[in-house]
Amino acid sequence: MAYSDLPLLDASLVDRDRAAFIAQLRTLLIEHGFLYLQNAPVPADLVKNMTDATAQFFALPSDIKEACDTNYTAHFNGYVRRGTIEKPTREQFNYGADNATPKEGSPEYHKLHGSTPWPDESVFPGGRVVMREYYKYLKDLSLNFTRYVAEALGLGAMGLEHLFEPEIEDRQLRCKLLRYPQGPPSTEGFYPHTDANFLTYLLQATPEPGLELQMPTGEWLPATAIPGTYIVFVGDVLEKITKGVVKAPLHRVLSPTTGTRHSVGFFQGVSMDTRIVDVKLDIPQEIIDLKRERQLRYGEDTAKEYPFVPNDYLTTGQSVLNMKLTAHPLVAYKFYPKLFPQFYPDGLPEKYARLVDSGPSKA
Ligand SMILES: O=C(O)CCC(=O)C(=O)O
Ligand SMILES: [Fe+2]
Repeated sequence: MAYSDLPLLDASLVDRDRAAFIAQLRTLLIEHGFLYLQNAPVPADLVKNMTDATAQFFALPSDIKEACDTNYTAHFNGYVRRGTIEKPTREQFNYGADNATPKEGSPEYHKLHGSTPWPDESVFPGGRVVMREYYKYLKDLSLNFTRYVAEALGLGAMGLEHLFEPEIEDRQLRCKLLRYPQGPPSTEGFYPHTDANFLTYLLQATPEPGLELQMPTGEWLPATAIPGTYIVFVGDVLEKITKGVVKAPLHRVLSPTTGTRHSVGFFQGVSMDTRIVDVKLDIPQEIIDLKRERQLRYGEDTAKEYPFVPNDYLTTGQSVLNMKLTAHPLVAYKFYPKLFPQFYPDGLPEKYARLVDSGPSKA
């Protein structure tokens, strides 16, 4: 894809010509399922500070990062070392809303909404403040963008609001800092996948290449880091509830062959209590027709019906928790004892057993 063909959307157009902005968004979502968002209302100096804070976090000594290990809390926030989840080479740090507390007496999966083990201010001065500020701006961006997407789908600006927690502080929003170290050519930094959530807003914080998207032809094309932009990805949930009007693009990350690559993902999910089978959207026929035009143009299967699969009958909270428990045996063992035997009928895998008593145990 040449630079001139990039699916680029100018966020500032919405204030000048909302109809034109929505029309462009509709085309990009339906045609590509991703876009580069330019001029998003996030201050440039905040993005710079966030980029610096990301590098500073990963440069902390291992023992400090490991004190924030995701295995020490029930909420899947915190530090994830290299090679722990399905062997990607990347390191990560995940954080969610401040003061997130699971509701009393609610289903186990509500524990997904909980606190973050932050590095202490004395070792990471100012870092947390910057990361919180970035979260606040991305949260607002995601709230507005959801309304634009609803309009682009012909549902009216508020046409998707019922999918989300009514209280903004309860929404399923996660920020993920990522570090991909240098590797030999073709080293997989993160395997090919579609994002499982609703929408993702990705900041490529360093110029090092690595992110690639699969085109309808099957070809992998690099998604160059363009300063001042976010890549917005449609996720599986949005694809499913629109029955393929918009599609979640397959993407992967190759490790850089020189330098280190940093990125910051902001992941927006629907309410933990939403079930895909219950979502009914009244997308106008003229928009469904655009899907058919795309399918014909790209040789997609026009008969694809999106039948419900077993996960679609679960709440999204339950299906996210199932995925996380599979990836994090120690967290399952320590914090989800009722669910643990279901996932690990033979007990805790040996390599985790010796870690059971390590680290602070703050639930
Ligand atoms: O780091 C990137 O550029 C992409 C990361 C990604 O696709 C993901 O974490 O889902
Ligand atoms: Fe992704």
